[in-house]
Amino acid sequence: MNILIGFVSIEGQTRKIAEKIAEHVEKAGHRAVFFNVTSMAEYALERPEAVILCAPIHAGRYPAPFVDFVRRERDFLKSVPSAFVSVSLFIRSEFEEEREEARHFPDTLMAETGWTPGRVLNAAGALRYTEYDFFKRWMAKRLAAREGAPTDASQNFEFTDWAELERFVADFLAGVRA
Ligand SMILES: Cc1cc2nc3c(=O)[nH]c(=O)nc-3n(C[C@H](O)[C@H](O)[C@H](O)COP(=O)(O)O)c2cc1C
Repeated sequence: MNILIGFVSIEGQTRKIAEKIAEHVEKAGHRAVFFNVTSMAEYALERPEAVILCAPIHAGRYPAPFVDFVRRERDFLKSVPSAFVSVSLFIRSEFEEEREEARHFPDTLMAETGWTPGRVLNAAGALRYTEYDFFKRWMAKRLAAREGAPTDASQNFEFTDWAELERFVADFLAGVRA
């Protein structure tokens, strides 16, 4: 089966997540069509039979080119089994109301685009302090302090649960085959 793995990534963690998904998809014997939705290229020569999209939350929203892509491709996305991985920091917050907010980020995307993925995973992203410029580092530290994440900007921190991601992909593939 051809499976489209579409992603957008500002700082690289969602790309890493999409790459892992592609690895799992290929290991399960399918063909992963890896696609950065901001590349403006056509995403496949052959029509994908299932789709997994991944996008990060930055300043409370998904990147605009990703939302535009989903809106533009809505009819196709509705026509195949689909899954969505929402990447954020709030989902690993110490505070329940922030985790709850993160669980609702995908609802906003669905309301804005009309696409309802068959499965949704809310995955924790990363803080790559050493790669940010001054302003981003300042924003990220504020965000981290607010939700109990580490604020030592001399290091990077990865919160993604790779085992959970692998299970999510396996469940999705099992559902597609069923
Ligand atoms: C400038 C900045 C703003 C962010 N804003 C939010 C936010 O509003 N809510 C949230 O849950 N995570 C927020 N994050 C955390 C990102 O979702 C997390 O770092 C994720 O791994 C980024 O994915 P990417 O590396 O693919 O861009 C922010 C991160 C940065 C650097």
